[in-house]
Amino acid sequence: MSEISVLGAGAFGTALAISLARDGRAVTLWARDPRDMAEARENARRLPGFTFPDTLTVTGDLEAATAAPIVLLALPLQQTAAFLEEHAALFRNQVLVCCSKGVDMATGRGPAEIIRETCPGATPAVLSGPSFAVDIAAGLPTALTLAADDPEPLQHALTTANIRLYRSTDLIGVELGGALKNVIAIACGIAIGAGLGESARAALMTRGYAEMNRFAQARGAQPETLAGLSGFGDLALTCTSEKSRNFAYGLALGRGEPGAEGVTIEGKSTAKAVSNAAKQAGIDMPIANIVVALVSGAVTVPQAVEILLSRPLKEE
Ligand SMILES: NC(=O)C1=CN([C@@H]2O[C@H](COP(=O)(O)OP(=O)(O)OC[C@H]3O[C@@H](n4cnc5c(N)ncnc54)[C@H](O)[C@@H]3O)[C@@H](O)[C@H]2O)C=CC1
Ligand SMILES: O=C(CO)COP(=O)(O)O
Repeated sequence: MSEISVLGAGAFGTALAISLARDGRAVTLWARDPRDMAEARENARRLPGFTFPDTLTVTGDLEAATAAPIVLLALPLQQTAAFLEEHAALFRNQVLVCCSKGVDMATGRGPAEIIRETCPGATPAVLSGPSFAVDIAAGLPTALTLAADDPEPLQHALTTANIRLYRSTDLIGVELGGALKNVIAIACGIAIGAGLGESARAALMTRGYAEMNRFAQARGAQPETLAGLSGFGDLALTCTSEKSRNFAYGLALGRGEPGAEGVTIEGKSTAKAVSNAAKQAGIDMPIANIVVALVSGAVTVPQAVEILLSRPLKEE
């Protein structure tokens, strides 16, 4: 039995499994259809070009994978609640580390609440911060935040040669930083794609950061957490790199092109979830609201600019 399993063999789950196994740990990577990966020792579909270390086992047997005491969840966030509900009997007492970034559109819940409600015997944890899957798989260095009620043992268990982990007990702050930055990254992509310029992007990042803080603090997050790797750190990465799928999607929208098909773009559903929740709670989220309107086609880019610039003038 592996000490660590990763559920979901997308780009990120595969990259984390590779990084953990490269250090010599026995790691199990669970996928719905593991056959090609097990034979090729590579995830040719989602993360081509990175050979699996010998200590990485690929399986389609969920019962065997969930026998590990530490289980990383790396499915798209919108699939996570249904997945845990369906297989709740298998999640009795493990530490469940959610590596997805988003807010559930149907219920407004983040990963920690989803885990607590669907798998009451399990211990929730959240891993988030600046980390493109290809960078992790290539062994390039980064630093991430790991949040749990008692994060220290887990911090040691999951630190790897190229992933330095900082610990936190602010689960809500860590998960919301990672979820909300995707919404701002879409807005920044649209601004660059539409030719609005780098000054507009910097303004969106800064006001977006203020908006992230307002929403997260209303849910009990600490402002220091938002200033850390999972908030500011990931915002900086995602809003400035075309490697980000959220940024690249915004870039296409801004250019008037369709976004890529079959790609996980968490910010689209998260924007809807947080925009709805913020309206109900009376929290001002102008950028999230405008991203929802732009994604649905309800407004054009020039209309969006007009709406944002004509808001009442206020203190910073
Ligand atoms: N790709 C990246 O660089 C990073 C991704 N993340 C986060 O990781 C999460 C997953 O993203 P990626 O791995 O990039 O996505 P991906 O699009 O590469 O892969 C998603 C995977 O989930 C699987 N999947 C979907 N629904 C499933 C279900 N019901 N049961 C089992 N498997 C299912 C798909 O078959 C696919 O293999 C997202 O929340 C993303 O924000 C976080 C940091 C970096
Ligand atoms: O979260 C990420 C980097 O930290 C990946 O961002 P994208 O999902 O936009 O590719």
